Amino acid sequence: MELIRLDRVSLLRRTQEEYSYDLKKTILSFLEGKYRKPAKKVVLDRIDLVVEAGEKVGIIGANGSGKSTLLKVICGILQPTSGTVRVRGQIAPLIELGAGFDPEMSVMNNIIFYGVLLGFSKAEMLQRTPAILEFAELQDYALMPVKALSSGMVARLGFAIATEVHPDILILDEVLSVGDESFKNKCKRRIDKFWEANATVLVVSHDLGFIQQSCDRAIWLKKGEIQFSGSAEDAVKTYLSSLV
Ligand SMILES: Nc1ncnc2c1ncn2[C@@H]1O[C@H](COP(=O)(O)OP(=O)(O)OP(=O)(O)O)[C@@H](O)[C@H]1O
Repeated sequence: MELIRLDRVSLLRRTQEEYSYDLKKTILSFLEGKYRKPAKKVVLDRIDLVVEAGEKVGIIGANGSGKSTLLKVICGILQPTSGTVRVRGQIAPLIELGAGFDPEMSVMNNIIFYGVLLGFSKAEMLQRTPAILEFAELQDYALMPVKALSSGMVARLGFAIATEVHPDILILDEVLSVGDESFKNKCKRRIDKFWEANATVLVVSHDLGFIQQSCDRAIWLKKGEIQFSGSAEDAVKTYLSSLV
């Protein structure tokens, strides 16, 4: 069964020129008849991708090639400029862990709120809260506001929620770098369980050995374009041979 389908997805983003927008200069250039609209950068370029249930798909490529952006488009965090994205099932993004938390709200309320955003009921989230707090090792912080947690603790909480709710699709963006050594090992064991449980996983990683060992197939992104799509082994080989 097809869970994810992207048809000719492109995404343009703002450039440095646009970020350094200056009202005075813009008005002057208008008056002088020299105004031109700042160029946009193509971050994703006509991406076609289909992911079937149970597949583990790796995404590899150089820094800035569009890997995280592609995951964000699939999760609905970013809207494509053109093309269509279709996703079937509950999706748990492990991207920018904890970015959606409300810092003023308690840890417990954030767990419920985040779960509801992922599509679970409040009652279900209340039932899962103790296990989430336990995995994140934050039982003593349940009633504290999220702003009182360290950034590592926030990331642990994000990881614990997204993996405790057993999503249909798990999206991983270099998450194994979360927290301290002992927590990293715990995350790794939990991620292994998703592999054993036949979940659908999309993973971005610079760890090519991990991609080769753990994924059924992989895509190599270069400047926002799919340069190669095929077995994880071939993708890694082709990518590496382009670097020499
Ligand atoms: N908020 C933003 N505004 C404008 N451009 C952005 C923004 N976020 C990312 N970009 C640009 O989009 C491009 C792709 O970035 P992305 O984070 O998807 O790359 P990546 O392949 O995940 O890189 P890395 O391996 O370094 O994590 C880069 O050129 C980056 O500068």
